[in-house]
Amino acid sequence: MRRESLKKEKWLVYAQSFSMQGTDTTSTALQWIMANLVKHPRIQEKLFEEIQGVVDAGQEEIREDDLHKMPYLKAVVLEGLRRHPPGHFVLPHAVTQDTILDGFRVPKNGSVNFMVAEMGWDAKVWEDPMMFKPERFMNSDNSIDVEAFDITGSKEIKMMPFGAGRRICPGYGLAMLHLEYFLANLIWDFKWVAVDGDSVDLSEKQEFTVVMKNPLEALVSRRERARVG
Ligand code: HEM
Repeated sequence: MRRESLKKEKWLVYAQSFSMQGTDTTSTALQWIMANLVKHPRIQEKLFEEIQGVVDAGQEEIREDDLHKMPYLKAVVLEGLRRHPPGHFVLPHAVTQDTILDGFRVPKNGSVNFMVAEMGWDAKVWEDPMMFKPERFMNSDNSIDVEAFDITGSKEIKMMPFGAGRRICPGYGLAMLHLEYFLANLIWDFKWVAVDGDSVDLSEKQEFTVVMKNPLEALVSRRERARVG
């Protein structure tokens, strides 16, 4: 690989690109997931019980090491990304030569994009696609179903919230870690309840990412856990 030193301007572009692509997308994904956990208290409790089974009651913070022992946590994050991908398209790509794609001719340099959200909502691929069901990513023995969550799309593409192939989001590992970490800690410390019965509105609005049209409102109370010491 050819090494070249990066000029200040290039570093700035990279830094800006990473912070823009990284913060909005992750916080949007987290808000959608929390909205679904408020809407579905049973799923929130199941996640809390999983965390309870892994860490001591007195432990203040869920740490990175703990996350690997929580398959349901990962399933909740994946279901959030399938049902509410922050970007409904990837960045524009282009073909380098005249190409036939599914019977359509795309001329050289023609722009190509992918309907990320529609893929995750395809009823031919996903059962009850509009329902929030983290269990779809789990095996009956409570492990994560590796076939269902090939998030990089290296074997087959059933959903691609981070894109796929050479231009896949370079931050996807960090994003998954952040989402699992924040989600686990938010549920471990607090109980989240809908303000008005079960009326969480999942309408969408297109901004830089696809956000909640009516941002989540919830009653948040500290969980009563037996504290050690
Ligand atoms: C839930 C969180 C995230 C989602 C859903 C997401 C999704 C995506 C998608 C769909 C693309 C376009 C891929 C393509 O065009 O094929 C992308 C590109 C990118 N993402 Fe992310 N991303 C997330 C978090 C992050 C984070 C945390 C970082 C950095 C720390 C990051 C940095 C980038 C960069 C720099 C690109 C442009 C890559 C290129 O031009 O080839 N993203 N992301």
